[in-house]
Amino acid sequence: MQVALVGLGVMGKNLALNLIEKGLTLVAYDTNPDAGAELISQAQSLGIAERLHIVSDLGDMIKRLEAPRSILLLVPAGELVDKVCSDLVEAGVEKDDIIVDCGNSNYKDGIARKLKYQNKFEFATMGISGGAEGARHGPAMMASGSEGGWERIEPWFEKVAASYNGDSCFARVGQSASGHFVKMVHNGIEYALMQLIAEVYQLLRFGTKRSPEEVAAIFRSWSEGRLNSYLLAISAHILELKTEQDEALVDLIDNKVGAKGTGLWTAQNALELGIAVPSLVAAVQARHLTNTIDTHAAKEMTYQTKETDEINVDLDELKDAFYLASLLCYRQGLALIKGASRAHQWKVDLAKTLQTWRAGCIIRADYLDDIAEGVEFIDTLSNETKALRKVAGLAVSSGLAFPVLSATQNYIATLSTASNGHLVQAQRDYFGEHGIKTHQGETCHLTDLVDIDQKVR
Ligand SMILES: NC(=O)C1=CN([C@@H]2O[C@H](COP(=O)(O)OP(=O)(O)OC[C@H]3O[C@@H](n4cnc5c(N)ncnc54)[C@H](OP(=O)(O)O)[C@@H]3O)[C@@H](O)[C@H]2O)C=CC1
Ligand SMILES: O=C(CO)[C@H](O)[C@H](O)COP(=O)(O)O
Repeated sequence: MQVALVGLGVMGKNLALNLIEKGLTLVAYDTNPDAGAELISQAQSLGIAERLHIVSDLGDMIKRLEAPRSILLLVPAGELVDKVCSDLVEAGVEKDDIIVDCGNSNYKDGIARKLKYQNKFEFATMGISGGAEGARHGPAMMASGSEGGWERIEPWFEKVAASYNGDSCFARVGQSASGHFVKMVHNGIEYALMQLIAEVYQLLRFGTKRSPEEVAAIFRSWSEGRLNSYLLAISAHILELKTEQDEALVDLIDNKVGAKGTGLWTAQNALELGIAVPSLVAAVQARHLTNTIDTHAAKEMTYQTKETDEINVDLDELKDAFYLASLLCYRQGLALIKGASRAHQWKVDLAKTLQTWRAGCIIRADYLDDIAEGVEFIDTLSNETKALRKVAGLAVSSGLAFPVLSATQNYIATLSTASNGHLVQAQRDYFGEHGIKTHQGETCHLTDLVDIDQKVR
């Protein structure tokens, strides 16, 4: 089986080696000739170069491939994807060929491109996660899109993807561009988990005055139990790293955090769909807050540094709180996927989605089985629920910032304790006559229920 790959950067070159190793013949192209030369030399040192053909233009790529062709794109998301698609059309791509956009593209672009290219070739979408290591040895692959072309390449991707207990972490999760939506939400969860781990580190380091090494040891011990996850493991490793001068590596790194957009899109889509994902939104804004100094509103957003208080935290309670908060970040993401799937009629399969996250991806974690158990399982976690309340309260009392931890406690509390929505309903009707709904389901106005002599002016 032959496939072609356009874009040999961090993801492309590693996926290329993975594809060839699994037995595919690869025709690869990058605008940068050095990228092709580097790939050839890596393939040679692995003894697999006979199945790799680097081409210097897309016309040559098309000629080398037997029709119907399968072409993967791993170029930066945005206009470049359209540029490569148009170049491929010019180079001779045909109607039965499939082009799979494997980058972190916006799913809305994917939907538009499916329409735009429908008479030229099959446009399909697939989100890939796992960074360089995942691409090289087995990523998570969240695919979607057209039926015809996929049938040719699907059996190969099942081998190329990571596997968990013998099951592949490749899946066509749903229709249209839902693979990119699922990958986007994967990244939204990724942002929240990264920030949550950073907050637990913050609490231990600055709230309880532990060294980065001591925090790493706590993370390592947690990783030996049900909390084992890729992001916790890399965080422990990062916190252990020291310079030649015996300084913690993290102390050399600036606090401003960048982002490429998938977290922001997750938040935007959740707000547009009316699906609450406060932990995911808080993580995006936590990154924004690290960059306030570079914003136009910098002066209005810059305050003097304040002292914070030392706190005593029970490590078992912190562990339980962190476990529950992590589960809730995934549950929010899954609720968003489910809501979007219903709104767009994508028929996204949540079980398949979770299967793609079992291994290879950045948010893989041993507790995915617990997440799959759903809200009913979370409701049984009474010790963890108490621990999350207590730890969130303690954390806030230190004076330090815990946006995701607090948002997550507020999320579960909002959904599982007495609501205050009745007063907000009343306020809306009081000033704007927007109507209220009573416990009996009746829609009316405040004045239908009580006499109001004179309203506040
Ligand atoms: N890095 C990661 O961990 C992950 C990235 N992704 C997504 O995968 C995609 C690729 O990411 P990544 O590999 O990191 O990006 P890189 O920037 O490392 O690689 C992109 C490659 O595409 C090449 N390129 C640019 N324009 C063209 C063109 N017109 N034709 C052919 N090749 C071109 C670039 O060449 P040049 O350098 O000369 O511009 C570069 O080699 C992105 O959408 C990204 O968001 C998804 C999951 C994880
Ligand atoms: O998709 C990824 C991992 O799953 C990429 O690493 C992505 O770039 C991470 O997002 P950001 O750059 O916004 O932090």
